[in-house]
Amino acid sequence: MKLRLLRCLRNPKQSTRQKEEVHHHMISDMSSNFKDTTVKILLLGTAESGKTTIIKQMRILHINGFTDDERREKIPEIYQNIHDSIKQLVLQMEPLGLRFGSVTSERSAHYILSLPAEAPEYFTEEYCDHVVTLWNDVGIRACYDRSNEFPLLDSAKYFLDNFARISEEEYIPSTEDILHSRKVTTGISKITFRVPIPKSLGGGEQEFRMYDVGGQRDERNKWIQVFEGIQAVLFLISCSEFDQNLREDPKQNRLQEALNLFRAVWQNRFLASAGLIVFLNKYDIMERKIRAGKHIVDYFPEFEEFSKRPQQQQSCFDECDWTKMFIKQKMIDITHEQFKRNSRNQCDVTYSERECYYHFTVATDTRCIRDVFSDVQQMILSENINMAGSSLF
Ligand SMILES: Nc1nc2c(ncn2[C@@H]2O[C@H](COP(=O)(O)OP(=O)(O)OP(=O)(O)O)[C@@H](O)[C@H]2O)c(=O)[nH]1
Ligand SMILES: [Mg+2]
Repeated sequence: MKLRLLRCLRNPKQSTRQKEEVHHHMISDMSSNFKDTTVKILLLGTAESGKTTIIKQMRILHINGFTDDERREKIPEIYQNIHDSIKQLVLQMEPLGLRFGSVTSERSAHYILSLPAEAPEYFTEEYCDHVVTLWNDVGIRACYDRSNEFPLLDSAKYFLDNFARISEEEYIPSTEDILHSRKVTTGISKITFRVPIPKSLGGGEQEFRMYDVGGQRDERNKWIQVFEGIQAVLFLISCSEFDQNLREDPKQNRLQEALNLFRAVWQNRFLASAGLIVFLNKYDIMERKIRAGKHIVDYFPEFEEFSKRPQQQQSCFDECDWTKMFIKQKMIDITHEQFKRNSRNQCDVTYSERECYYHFTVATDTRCIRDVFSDVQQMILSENINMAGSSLF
């Protein structure tokens, strides 16, 4: 049985009895030969779009989460996230023309800047006092409000708000802390897990293998190593990035980079038979930004025209909805573009019948990912059964 996902290949002439036969064939095939039916999913997207966070969620949802030892192993990463965040905020004060609210904060800033880039192994009382002073400083808060102008970890506020708990001696990272922690991915890693198949689809279990890659520009040449045998690409794009530029290239808008990358993935000939599912991620941060007075139109002027489209008005209630729809529409438009042959990795075809599926997600929210992934699973499993059907008749 060859698995090819998400292509609409249902046989309209198939009778109910035939469908049942196919269904049973598929189930016995699945249980008799697990290895052949492992569904391989590849996570793609620019840096910080949330790929590794999705892998962590799969672990929480399908492999019993993290043991106490594994949680303790995350402490250095979380300490580093805090250290990087506070250091970066202090460093950006001067270039942004901001002033500290007090002399005490200025002294704390000197202390933090005198430390090496690597986070301390233990947070001393002195270190903790300086971090708390700085995070409570009006100047630092003003700097944080302008953090779209320089690279800052998305979880900076989460960790600094939770600093008192994290700096305790007996600290063990919670699941939420692990989901918010950030370590750049280099190379390729994978996770394998089994999920129950719903009774309506025959019951039993299905094995999934998910591949995680690094999203920074210099990591992307490694992606091709895992294109072989991939049944579905899960492309993550961060909705909140519209007002930020790349770490790797400070002149390039992050959302624009993500859209360009999406085009390259959509048109890539090695992925032409894989299904494509898009997670429009970090919409929690996007909503926070818009409520704080940021507008996508300042970065994508075509938004103004888009928001006047009459057909959109029923489904869009406020600027957050419009912004979400605008980004989604940009992706839909890309899937309808004529292919311009400018790369040897591009498909030969100029028109593709492939469908692309979109979900708005918050990768740090386990409930959200559980619900979305359950939809994705169902779709993949039922498409597998349909494909088995079309190859039999
Ligand atoms: N608030 C919020 N934070 C998120 C969301 N998704 C991811 N993050 C955070 O964003 C940061 C980057 O996420 P990662 O999963 O490491 O991103 P990545 O795509 O693996 O990045 P690379 O490994 O560089 O390619 C982490 O600190 C996550 O906790 C989200 O939907 N909302
Ligand atoms: Mg990663």
